[in-house]
Amino acid sequence: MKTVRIATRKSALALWQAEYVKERLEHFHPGLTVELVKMTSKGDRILDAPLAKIGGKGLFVKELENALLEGRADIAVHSMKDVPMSFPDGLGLSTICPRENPLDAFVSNHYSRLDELPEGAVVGTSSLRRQCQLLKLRPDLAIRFLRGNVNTRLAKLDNGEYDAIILAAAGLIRLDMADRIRNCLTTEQCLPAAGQGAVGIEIRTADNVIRQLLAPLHDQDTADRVLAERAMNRRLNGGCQVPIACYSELQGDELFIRGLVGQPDGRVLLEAQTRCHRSEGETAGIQVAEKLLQQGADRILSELMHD
Ligand SMILES: NCc1[nH]cc(CCC(=O)O)c1CC(=O)O
Repeated sequence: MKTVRIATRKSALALWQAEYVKERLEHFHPGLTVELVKMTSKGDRILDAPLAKIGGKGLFVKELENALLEGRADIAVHSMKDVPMSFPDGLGLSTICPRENPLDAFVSNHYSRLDELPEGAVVGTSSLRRQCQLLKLRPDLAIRFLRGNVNTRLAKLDNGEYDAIILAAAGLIRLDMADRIRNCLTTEQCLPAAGQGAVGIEIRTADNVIRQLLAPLHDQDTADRVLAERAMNRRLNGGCQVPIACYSELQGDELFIRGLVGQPDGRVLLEAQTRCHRSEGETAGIQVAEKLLQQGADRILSELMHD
Protein backbone atom coordinates (compact mmCIF):
# COMPACT_ATOMS: atom_id res chain seq x y z
CA MET A 1 0.00 0.00 0.00
CA LYS A 2 1.12 3.57 -0.69
CA THR A 3 2.52 6.03 1.82
CA VAL A 4 0.18 8.77 3.07
CA ARG A 5 1.88 12.16 3.52
CA ILE A 6 0.33 14.61 5.98
CA ALA A 7 1.04 18.33 5.50
CA THR A 8 1.21 20.10 8.86
CA ARG A 9 2.44 23.29 10.45
CA LYS A 10 5.25 22.97 12.98
CA SER A 11 3.56 24.43 16.04
CA ALA A 12 3.15 22.01 18.94
CA LEU A 13 -0.62 21.97 18.51
CA ALA A 14 -0.48 21.42 14.74
CA LEU A 15 1.99 18.57 15.26
CA TRP A 16 -0.25 17.02 17.92
CA GLN A 17 -3.17 17.09 15.48
CA ALA A 18 -1.12 15.60 12.63
CA GLU A 19 0.27 12.87 14.91
CA TYR A 20 -3.27 12.14 16.04
CA VAL A 21 -4.42 11.64 12.45
CA LYS A 22 -1.33 9.49 11.73
CA GLU A 23 -2.03 7.34 14.80
CA ARG A 24 -5.72 6.93 13.88
CA LEU A 25 -4.87 6.03 10.25
CA GLU A 26 -2.32 3.44 11.39
CA HIS A 27 -4.82 2.09 13.91
CA PHE A 28 -7.51 1.54 11.27
CA HIS A 29 -5.10 0.40 8.54
CA PRO A 30 -2.32 -1.77 9.98
CA GLY A 31 0.67 -1.79 7.63
CA LEU A 32 -0.05 1.67 6.18
CA THR A 33 2.92 4.05 6.20
CA VAL A 34 2.12 7.63 7.26
CA GLU A 35 4.66 10.49 7.11
CA LEU A 36 4.48 14.10 8.29
CA VAL A 37 5.53 16.89 5.92
CA LYS A 38 6.26 19.84 8.24
CA MET A 39 5.95 23.38 6.94
CA THR A 40 6.00 26.96 8.27
CA SER A 41 3.05 29.16 7.37
CA LYS A 42 3.00 32.94 7.02
CA GLY A 43 0.64 33.04 10.02
CA ASP A 44 3.37 31.41 12.12
CA ARG A 45 6.18 33.67 10.84
CA ILE A 46 4.49 37.03 11.44
CA LEU A 47 3.60 37.27 15.10
CA ASP A 48 3.68 41.00 15.78
CA ALA A 49 0.55 42.02 13.86
CA PRO A 50 -3.13 41.21 14.27
CA LEU A 51 -4.10 38.37 11.96
CA ALA A 52 -6.75 40.51 10.30
CA LYS A 53 -4.10 43.01 9.19
CA ILE A 54 -1.76 40.51 7.54
CA GLY A 55 -4.31 38.50 5.58
CA GLY A 56 -6.50 36.62 8.03
CA LYS A 57 -6.68 33.05 9.13
CA GLY A 58 -6.21 31.74 5.61
CA LEU A 59 -2.52 32.33 6.22
CA PHE A 60 -2.37 29.20 8.30
CA VAL A 61 -3.69 26.93 5.57
CA LYS A 62 -2.47 28.35 2.25
CA GLU A 63 0.95 26.74 2.39
CA LEU A 64 -0.54 23.37 3.30
CA GLU A 65 -3.00 23.66 0.41
CA ASN A 66 -0.17 24.41 -2.01
CA ALA A 67 1.54 21.20 -0.87
CA LEU A 68 -1.64 19.26 -1.69
CA LEU A 69 -2.08 20.94 -5.08
CA GLU A 70 1.55 20.30 -6.02
CA GLY A 71 1.41 16.68 -4.91
CA ARG A 72 3.97 17.09 -2.11
CA ALA A 73 1.41 15.83 0.41
CA ASP A 74 -1.88 13.89 0.34
CA ILE A 75 -3.78 15.32 3.27
CA ALA A 76 -3.66 18.53 5.29
CA VAL A 77 -4.73 18.55 8.93
CA HIS A 78 -6.26 21.76 10.28
CA SER A 79 -7.95 23.20 13.35
CA MET A 80 -11.44 23.74 11.94
CA LYS A 81 -11.45 27.18 13.53
CA ASP A 82 -8.65 28.25 11.16
CA VAL A 83 -10.08 26.76 7.96
CA PRO A 84 -11.40 29.39 5.51
CA MET A 85 -14.94 29.11 4.22
CA SER A 86 -13.96 28.21 0.67
CA PHE A 87 -11.32 25.98 -0.90
CA PRO A 88 -9.15 26.21 -4.01
CA ASP A 89 -10.39 24.25 -7.04
CA GLY A 90 -9.66 20.57 -6.58
CA LEU A 91 -9.45 20.66 -2.78
CA GLY A 92 -12.07 20.15 -0.09
CA LEU A 93 -12.75 18.86 3.40
CA SER A 94 -13.23 15.12 3.56
CA THR A 95 -13.24 14.42 7.27
CA ILE A 96 -14.11 16.04 10.57
CA CYS A 97 -12.75 14.28 13.65
CA PRO A 98 -14.43 14.05 17.09
CA ARG A 99 -14.57 17.39 18.88
CA GLU A 100 -12.46 18.14 21.97
CA ASN A 101 -13.78 20.58 24.61
CA PRO A 102 -15.05 23.53 22.47
CA LEU A 103 -14.95 26.21 25.19
CA ASP A 104 -12.59 29.07 25.90
CA ALA A 105 -10.40 28.65 28.96
CA PHE A 106 -9.61 31.24 31.62
CA VAL A 107 -5.90 30.90 32.43
CA SER A 108 -4.24 32.84 35.25
CA ASN A 109 -1.58 32.40 37.90
CA HIS A 110 -3.40 34.55 40.48
CA TYR A 111 -7.13 34.35 39.87
CA SER A 112 -9.41 31.37 39.45
CA ARG A 113 -12.30 32.96 37.59
CA LEU A 114 -13.14 35.91 35.36
CA ASP A 115 -15.29 37.53 38.06
CA GLU A 116 -12.40 37.40 40.55
CA LEU A 117 -10.26 39.72 38.42
CA PRO A 118 -9.76 43.11 40.08
CA GLU A 119 -10.98 46.33 38.46
CA GLY A 120 -8.86 47.21 35.42
CA ALA A 121 -7.08 43.84 35.24
CA VAL A 122 -5.04 43.13 32.10
CA VAL A 123 -6.34 40.24 29.99
CA GLY A 124 -4.47 38.86 26.98
CA THR A 125 -6.25 37.87 23.78
CA SER A 126 -6.08 39.07 20.19
CA SER A 127 -9.42 37.62 19.26
CA LEU A 128 -12.11 40.24 18.71
CA ARG A 129 -14.67 37.52 19.44
CA ARG A 130 -13.27 37.00 22.92
CA GLN A 131 -12.61 40.70 23.45
CA CYS A 132 -16.18 41.84 22.75
CA GLN A 133 -17.72 39.19 25.00
CA LEU A 134 -15.27 39.82 27.87
CA LEU A 135 -15.85 43.58 27.68
CA LYS A 136 -19.60 43.08 27.69
CA LEU A 137 -19.27 41.28 31.04
CA ARG A 138 -16.42 43.41 32.38
CA PRO A 139 -16.13 46.80 30.66
CA ASP A 140 -13.37 47.73 33.12
CA LEU A 141 -10.89 45.13 31.83
CA ALA A 142 -7.83 46.17 29.81
CA ILE A 143 -7.66 43.80 26.84
CA ARG A 144 -4.09 43.54 25.49
CA PHE A 145 -2.75 42.07 22.30
CA LEU A 146 -1.55 38.45 22.56
CA ARG A 147 -0.61 36.22 19.65
CA GLY A 148 1.75 33.31 19.10
CA ASN A 149 1.47 29.60 19.70
CA VAL A 150 0.12 28.19 22.94
CA ASN A 151 3.53 27.97 24.64
CA THR A 152 4.45 31.53 23.69
CA ARG A 153 1.19 32.81 25.11
CA LEU A 154 1.64 30.94 28.37
CA ALA A 155 5.22 32.22 28.68
CA LYS A 156 3.95 35.80 28.35
CA LEU A 157 1.40 35.17 31.09
CA ASP A 158 4.09 33.66 33.32
CA ASN A 159 6.34 36.72 32.70
CA GLY A 160 3.70 38.80 34.40
CA GLU A 161 2.60 40.68 31.28
CA TYR A 162 -1.07 39.79 31.93
CA ASP A 163 -3.31 39.05 34.90
CA ALA A 164 -5.07 36.39 32.83
CA ILE A 165 -5.23 35.14 29.27
CA ILE A 166 -7.97 33.37 27.32
CA LEU A 167 -7.10 30.35 25.17
CA ALA A 168 -9.09 27.57 23.56
CA ALA A 169 -9.43 24.77 26.12
CA ALA A 170 -8.89 22.21 23.34
CA GLY A 171 -5.33 23.35 22.64
CA LEU A 172 -4.33 23.15 26.30
CA ILE A 173 -5.94 19.76 26.77
CA ARG A 174 -4.28 18.30 23.67
CA LEU A 175 -0.86 19.59 24.71
CA ASP A 176 -1.29 17.98 28.12
CA MET A 177 -1.63 21.34 29.86
CA ALA A 178 -5.19 21.00 31.09
CA ASP A 179 -3.86 21.88 34.55
CA ARG A 180 -3.37 25.47 33.32
CA ILE A 181 -7.14 25.86 32.85
CA ARG A 182 -8.50 27.63 35.92
CA ASN A 183 -12.01 27.36 34.55
CA CYS A 184 -13.82 27.18 31.26
CA LEU A 185 -15.91 30.17 30.25
CA THR A 186 -19.51 29.08 29.79
CA THR A 187 -21.18 29.54 26.39
CA GLU A 188 -23.20 32.33 28.04
CA GLN A 189 -20.00 34.14 29.04
CA CYS A 190 -18.09 33.54 25.83
CA LEU A 191 -19.65 31.75 22.86
CA PRO A 192 -16.93 29.81 20.99
CA ALA A 193 -15.77 30.27 17.41
CA ALA A 194 -17.22 28.16 14.63
CA GLY A 195 -15.41 24.83 14.57
CA GLN A 196 -13.46 25.42 17.78
CA GLY A 197 -12.03 22.21 19.20
CA ALA A 198 -12.53 20.17 16.01
CA VAL A 199 -9.81 18.87 13.69
CA GLY A 200 -10.58 18.74 9.97
CA ILE A 201 -8.84 17.00 7.11
CA GLU A 202 -8.50 18.49 3.62
CA ILE A 203 -7.71 16.37 0.55
CA ARG A 204 -7.67 16.54 -3.23
CA THR A 205 -11.37 15.95 -3.88
CA ALA A 206 -10.61 13.47 -6.70
CA ASP A 207 -8.43 11.29 -4.45
CA ASN A 208 -10.84 8.48 -3.62
CA VAL A 209 -8.13 6.20 -2.23
CA ILE A 210 -7.30 8.72 0.49
CA ARG A 211 -11.00 9.47 1.05
CA GLN A 212 -11.64 5.77 1.75
CA LEU A 213 -8.68 5.52 4.12
CA LEU A 214 -9.94 8.53 6.10
CA ALA A 215 -13.58 7.43 6.35
CA PRO A 216 -13.25 5.75 9.79
CA LEU A 217 -11.80 8.95 11.30
CA HIS A 218 -14.96 10.95 10.56
CA ASP A 219 -17.37 11.86 13.36
CA GLN A 220 -20.85 12.70 12.05
CA ASP A 221 -22.02 14.39 15.27
CA THR A 222 -19.11 16.82 15.16
CA ALA A 223 -19.53 17.30 11.40
CA ASP A 224 -23.23 18.19 11.68
CA ARG A 225 -22.42 20.76 14.36
CA VAL A 226 -19.39 22.27 12.68
CA LEU A 227 -21.02 22.50 9.24
CA ALA A 228 -23.94 24.43 10.76
CA GLU A 229 -21.53 26.78 12.55
CA ARG A 230 -19.51 27.35 9.40
CA ALA A 231 -22.64 27.99 7.32
CA MET A 232 -23.50 30.86 9.66
CA ASN A 233 -19.98 32.25 9.45
CA ARG A 234 -19.94 31.97 5.68
CA ARG A 235 -23.22 33.90 5.35
CA LEU A 236 -21.71 36.67 7.48
CA ASN A 237 -18.56 36.55 5.39
CA GLY A 238 -16.39 35.79 8.40
CA GLY A 239 -13.37 35.84 6.09
CA CYS A 240 -10.77 37.65 8.13
CA GLN A 241 -10.62 37.76 11.88
CA VAL A 242 -13.95 39.10 13.07
CA PRO A 243 -16.02 39.37 16.28
CA ILE A 244 -18.30 36.48 15.28
CA ALA A 245 -19.13 33.48 17.46
CA CYS A 246 -21.16 30.46 16.50
CA TYR A 247 -21.74 27.33 18.49
CA SER A 248 -24.13 24.42 18.08
CA GLU A 249 -25.07 21.46 20.23
CA LEU A 250 -26.88 18.22 19.45
CA GLN A 251 -29.86 17.46 21.67
CA GLY A 252 -30.97 14.07 20.42
CA ASP A 253 -31.36 14.59 16.68
CA GLU A 254 -31.99 18.30 17.13
CA LEU A 255 -29.33 20.94 16.58
CA PHE A 256 -29.44 24.00 18.83
CA ILE A 257 -27.49 26.75 17.06
CA ARG A 258 -26.48 30.06 18.62
CA GLY A 259 -24.69 32.94 16.92
CA LEU A 260 -23.30 36.27 18.04
CA VAL A 261 -21.78 39.35 16.44
CA GLY A 262 -20.27 41.98 18.69
CA GLN A 263 -18.86 45.44 18.51
CA PRO A 264 -15.22 45.07 19.64
CA ASP A 265 -15.77 47.39 22.64
CA GLY A 266 -18.54 45.07 23.88
CA ARG A 267 -21.16 47.82 23.93
CA VAL A 268 -23.28 46.08 21.30
CA LEU A 269 -23.67 42.31 21.19
CA LEU A 270 -26.19 40.88 18.75
CA GLU A 271 -27.42 37.37 19.43
CA ALA A 272 -29.63 34.91 17.57
CA GLN A 273 -30.48 31.24 17.81
CA THR A 274 -32.52 28.50 16.19
CA ARG A 275 -33.30 24.79 16.41
CA CYS A 276 -33.53 22.32 13.55
CA HIS A 277 -33.14 18.67 12.66
CA ARG A 278 -29.47 17.69 12.52
CA SER A 279 -29.69 17.19 8.76
CA GLU A 280 -30.76 20.84 8.25
CA GLY A 281 -27.84 22.53 9.97
CA GLU A 282 -26.48 24.40 6.99
CA THR A 283 -29.82 26.05 6.15
CA ALA A 284 -30.45 26.82 9.80
CA GLY A 285 -26.95 28.26 10.25
CA ILE A 286 -27.69 30.65 7.39
CA GLN A 287 -30.98 31.60 9.08
CA VAL A 288 -29.13 32.49 12.29
CA ALA A 289 -26.80 34.68 10.23
CA GLU A 290 -29.78 36.37 8.61
CA LYS A 291 -31.36 37.10 11.99
CA LEU A 292 -28.10 38.76 13.00
CA LEU A 293 -28.01 40.76 9.77
CA GLN A 294 -31.57 41.98 10.43
CA GLN A 295 -30.34 43.30 13.77
CA GLY A 296 -27.51 45.24 12.11
CA ALA A 297 -24.60 42.79 12.08
CA ASP A 298 -23.53 43.99 8.65
CA ARG A 299 -23.01 47.51 10.00
CA ILE A 300 -20.73 46.27 12.77
CA LEU A 301 -18.79 44.02 10.41
CA SER A 302 -18.39 46.53 7.61
CA GLU A 303 -17.13 49.21 10.01
CA LEU A 304 -14.36 46.77 10.97
CA MET A 305 -13.36 46.18 7.36
CA HIS A 306 -12.70 49.91 6.94
CA ASP A 307 -10.58 50.32 10.06
N1 LIG B 1 -6.41 30.68 16.43
C1 LIG B 1 -5.39 29.73 16.75
C2 LIG B 1 -5.97 28.44 17.21
N2 LIG B 1 -6.54 27.60 16.34
C3 LIG B 1 -7.04 26.53 17.04
C4 LIG B 1 -6.76 26.72 18.38
C5 LIG B 1 -7.11 25.86 19.51
C6 LIG B 1 -7.74 24.56 19.32
C7 LIG B 1 -8.96 24.42 18.49
O1 LIG B 1 -9.87 25.28 18.44
O2 LIG B 1 -9.06 23.36 17.89
C8 LIG B 1 -6.06 27.92 18.50
C9 LIG B 1 -5.53 28.52 19.73
C10 LIG B 1 -6.49 29.31 20.55
O3 LIG B 1 -7.48 29.86 20.03
O4 LIG B 1 -6.28 29.42 21.76
